[in-house]
Parts: sequence; C-alpha cells; structure tokens
Amino acid sequence: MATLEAIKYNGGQLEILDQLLLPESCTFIPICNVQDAWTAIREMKVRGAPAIAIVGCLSLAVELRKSPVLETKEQLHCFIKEKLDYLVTSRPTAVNMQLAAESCLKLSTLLSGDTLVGVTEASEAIVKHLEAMLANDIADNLAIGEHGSTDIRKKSIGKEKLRIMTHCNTGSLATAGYGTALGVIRSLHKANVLDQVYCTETRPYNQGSRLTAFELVYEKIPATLICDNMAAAAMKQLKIDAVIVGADRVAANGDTANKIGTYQLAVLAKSHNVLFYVAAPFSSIDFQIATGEWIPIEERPHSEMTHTGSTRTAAAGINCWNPGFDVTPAELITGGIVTEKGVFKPDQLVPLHK
Ligand SMILES: CSC[C@H]1O[C@H](OP(=O)(O)O)[C@H](O)[C@@H]1O
Repeated sequence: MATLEAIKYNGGQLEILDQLLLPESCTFIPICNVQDAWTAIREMKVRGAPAIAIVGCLSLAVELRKSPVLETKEQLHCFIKEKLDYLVTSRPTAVNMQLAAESCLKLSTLLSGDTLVGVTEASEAIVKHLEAMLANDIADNLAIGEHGSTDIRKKSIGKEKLRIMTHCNTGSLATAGYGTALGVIRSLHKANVLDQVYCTETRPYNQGSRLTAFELVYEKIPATLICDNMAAAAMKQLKIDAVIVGADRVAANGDTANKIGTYQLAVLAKSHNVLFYVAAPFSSIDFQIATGEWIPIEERPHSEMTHTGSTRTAAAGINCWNPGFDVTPAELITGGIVTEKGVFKPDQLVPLHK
C-alpha cells in the first residue's frame, strides 16, 4: 500500500495536503509562489523539518519555471537569494530550509563563475537541483528506515516482537514520504517484528493524535494512542523496548532539538532503561553549531494551547508558555542517531561531515 503523501509536485505545479484539516479532511491546496509557501509553513499547513525545506524549495522552482528568465546570472543569483532568505524566516528551529538554501546558493555561485554557462542554462540547473529534493528525501528515509530497524533488532536480542514509542509526527506527513522515525517503524513493521507502536498525542498541535495516528491507521500498522502524560506509566507497565523520535536540528555534538516533550521522553527512557533513538537525515544536522544551546526555539501562538479549533478550553486571561521544541542532550540519545548513512553515536557525527 502506498504511504500517504503531503506534497504533490509535477513540473512546476505544487500542491500540499493542508494538515490543519487532518484527520477529518484530506484537502490539497495549491502553492503558486514563495509567499504561498512561506505562509503555509508559518501556519503549519505543512510542517516537519524535511517537508518545510522541500515545499520551500519547490515553491522557488515553481516561480523560476513561471517567470521569464532574467537577463544575467547575477540577477538570477540575487533573485533566488532574496527568495531563499525569506523562506528561511518562515520557522526558526528546523535547519533543513537553511541548509537547502545554502546548497542552492552555492550552486548558483558556481554557475555564476562558469563563463561557459549562460543564464538560461543556470536557471534550468537550479530548478533541477531544487526539484531533486523530493526523490532525495524519500531515498534518505528508506535508508533511515532500514538502518534503524536493523539496529533496534540487533540491540533487542531475544525479543520476537517489539514495542516502540514515538512522539509527534515524523512520517509521510513530515517528509517527502516514508518518514524518519516513522520510517524506522514502517521498516520494523515490514520485517514483521513490530508488536505495537505507542504514539503520543503531542500537545498542543496534536501531531501524534491527528497525523501519526492517521498514518498508522491508514497503513494498518498496530498502534495505540497515549496522552503525553502517560509516557512514564507506559514505559513501566507496557514494557516499551525503544523510543524513536525525529529531529528538527541536530547540533554537531548530537544535542537534538525536536518537538516539545521529546526531552522528557529521553529522561524517562533513561530512568526506565529504554533505548532512545533520534532518526534524522544529514539534511537536519547543523555542523555550524557546536551544541544544542545555540538552537533557536520557536515560540508558537498561545491560542494553540487555549483553544481547540475555535473553542476556548483554557481559562481566559491565563498566561501561557508555548515553546514548539526542546533540546535533548546527546548523552540521553542512548540508541544512537539513525541517518541515511547508518546509526551513529552522537560523538561520531563530526568526522562524517564532508
Ligand atoms: C521528520 S522531522 C519532523 C519533526 O518536525 C516536527 O515539528 P513540527 O510539526 O512543529 O514541524 C517535530 O519536531 C518532528 O519531530
């Protein structure tokens, strides 16, 4: 069965699944330019570190395909730099859009310096680079799935079937397809070694109850929804074998920023002797920062906490604190960091950086 897809792209036509309407409604909306993408990302109609970068970059490809070719490569470089710099401002914590922008601008700089390449050819090469992100991300996720599944099974000797806890949404709705942490879960299910997935609600945006539960039910993967405050009791009473989560930004030392609530799961996993994994492609690793203290943490609107849809559920006038992410120290990532290149201890990442 095909997995769900959050992003549809075909030669300059881009649509995204409006994730604010899930699980009640599966509605695709058009993204016609960079401004549409920025707004959709900010409003979390599309979310998830890899998906943010992919939609941002594809929206630029849409513009480049539609607009008349500029007169010079310098004008082209200025055009794409302005658009990419703007896209990076849509949400601050995930590093993927920033790294994708840097990669595209590096290509544009190379093309600008090559006297054998004209502006039309340069524009076409940049569009091809941007469009390749979709297939590259799916390939990364399939590799992450296999590496993670192999590692968890190797470290769970004697266990015929495994019980895995996961947080937020890291599946086809957060990526180009298959997913990162949910990709590992899909691979464990394919290997017929998955007893049950325990997915947390992940308040206040409810990525777990609305999105991950939707993906798991859609693909008939055995899963149970738990409230965020049930995690400790679940680890103790339900004998969880491993926790696997995604990442929005991994620092060079392995400290990892992920959805709020991840840090407490890592602390609980440590105290219950449960393996704790982070699954992330190298496109989520920021080697420009040494530790997690340098990762910007997005503050989300208080209304996400005080309302369910348009219905107020919290007392009017109460103050709120709504950080969208927290940072898990590398030493709590006991299972390892699962990437498309393999599973590594946090302190093994820097030598792998090309
Ligand atoms: C595949 S990484 C997805 C990552 O992004 C989520 O955050 P958000 O839903 O706010 O974009 C969450 O941190 C996931 O782990």
